[in-house]
Amino acid sequence: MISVAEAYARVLATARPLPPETLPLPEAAGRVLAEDLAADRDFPPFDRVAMDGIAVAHAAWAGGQTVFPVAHAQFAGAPARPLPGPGVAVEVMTGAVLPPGADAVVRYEDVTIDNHQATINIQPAARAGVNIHARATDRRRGDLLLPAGTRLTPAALAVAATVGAAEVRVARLARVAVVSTGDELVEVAATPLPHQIRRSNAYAVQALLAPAGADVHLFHLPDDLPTLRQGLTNILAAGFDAVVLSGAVSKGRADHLPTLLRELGVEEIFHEVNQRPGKPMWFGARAGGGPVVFGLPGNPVSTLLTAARYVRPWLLARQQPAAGPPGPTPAVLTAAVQFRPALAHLLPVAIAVDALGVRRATPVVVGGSGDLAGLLGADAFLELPAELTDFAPGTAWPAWPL
Ligand SMILES: Nc1nc2c(c(=O)[nH]1)N[C@H]1C(S)=C(S)[C@@H](COP(=O)(O)OP(=O)(O)OC[C@H]3O[C@@H](n4cnc5c(N)ncnc54)[C@H](O)[C@@H]3O)O[C@H]1N2
Ligand code: MOO
Repeated sequence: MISVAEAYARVLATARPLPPETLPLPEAAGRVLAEDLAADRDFPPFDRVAMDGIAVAHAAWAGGQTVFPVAHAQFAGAPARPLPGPGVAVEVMTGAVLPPGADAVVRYEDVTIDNHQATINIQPAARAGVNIHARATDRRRGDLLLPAGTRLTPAALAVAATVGAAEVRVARLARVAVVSTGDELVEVAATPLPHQIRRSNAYAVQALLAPAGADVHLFHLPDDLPTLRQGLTNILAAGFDAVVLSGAVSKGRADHLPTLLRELGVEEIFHEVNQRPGKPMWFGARAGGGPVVFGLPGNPVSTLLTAARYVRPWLLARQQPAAGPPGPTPAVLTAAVQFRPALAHLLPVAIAVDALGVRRATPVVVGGSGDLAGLLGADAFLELPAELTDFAPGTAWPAWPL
C-alpha cells in the first residue's frame, strides 16, 4: 500500500496543462492567463491631476506669488490645454491631464477663488510635483505586468482591462464528471424508503471543485453491472478531463469499479492509500489520453476529504503547472490526539487564528467516516503522519482546507 505522499505525487504527475481558450475579459474572472500581458502605455499614461484645485507653475508659487488669475478649467477627459503663462493658474479636476507648463496642484481647500482670481492660502510646497501622479511613475510601456500563469484576481482583471485586453487567452475549465454509484441512493427531492438514503457525495464534490475551476457534470449509476458498465463506457468517452466516482471501490460484492475500470481500459495507478479515512481510494488513467479516474471511497467523510486532498490540487495543478497547486498551511493542535493504526490520519479540525496570528486547530468530533454531519464544524483537516501515534498539543501539522 502506498503512502499519501506517493499517491499525491502520482496524481500530480498526470496533471498536464489545460489547453487555452479565448474569452471576453469579464467572463475570464478567476481564470488563469495563457498569455503574457504587457503595458501598452505608461502607468499613468500622462501627468495626471490627483486633486481637484488649481494648477500653477511651482517656481512662481515658490517665488512668492500667491494671487493667480484663473485662465480656464481642465476637466478629466478633455485634451490638454497649456498654462497660458507662468504666472497664470488653470482650474483642474482629478483625473485631468496636467496642463503643460504647470507642475504643482493646490487643492480647492487651500485656495480662495473670487472673480477669476485664485489666492493660495498655504505655504508653497517644498518641491514641484505636489498633487500630481506623474506619467510612468507606476509602470512603463512594455513592462510585463501579467505573465502567463497569473490568476485573474480582481486586481489582475483591472490591469488586463486597462491595457486593452478585451479578450484574453486563458486555461479552459477542466471538464469533470462526478459520478455517484449505489442502489441505496435516491434523489435529493425524493422521500427515501427505510433502506434508502439521499445522495449527498456528488453535491459535496461539486461544491468543492466548481469554485476551484471545474466545469462539473453530475451523473448517477446503479450497482447493476451491465448498467454500470454501459454508463461508465459513455462517461469515459464523453471528453471529460477527469471522472470522479464515489463509492464501490472497497471489498463488497457490489464494489465493481476497480475490476470494471480495468476492463474498460483505465489502468490502475494505485488502489489503496495508507490513510484513514479514504484507504480504499482508487486512481487510474486511460492509456492514450482520455480522462483520469478518481475512485473515491463512498463514505461521505472519506469522499470529501480525499477530494480535497487529491482532486482539487490536481485541478489547480492543471491550471498553473509552473506554480503547482497550493500546499497545506501549518496549524497548531490545541488538544492531544492519539491515533494507533499505522495509517496517515486525516483529522477534521476547526481552525481559529489566535491574537498572535497563530492558526490553531481544534479536532472536531466525527463519529467515523459515515458521519457527514460531523464535518459541519470543520473547515480543514490535519494530515498526521502514519509513523506517529501521539500528537501533543502545541505541535504544528499540515492543514488542508475543506
Ligand atoms: N471488508 C471491508 N469493508 C470495507 C473496507 C475494507 O477495507 N474492507 N473499507 C471500508 C472503508 S474505509 C470505506 S471508506 C468504505 C468504502 O466503500 P466504497 O467506496 O465501496 O463505498 P460504498 O460501499 O459504495 O459506500 C460506502 C457508504 O457510503 C454511502 N454512500 C456512497 N455513495 C454515497 C453518496 N453519493 N451520497 C451519500 N452516501 C453515499 C453508502 O451508502 C455507504 O453507506 O468501505 C468500508 N468497507
Ligand atoms: O475511507 Mo474509510 O471511510 O477509511 O472509513
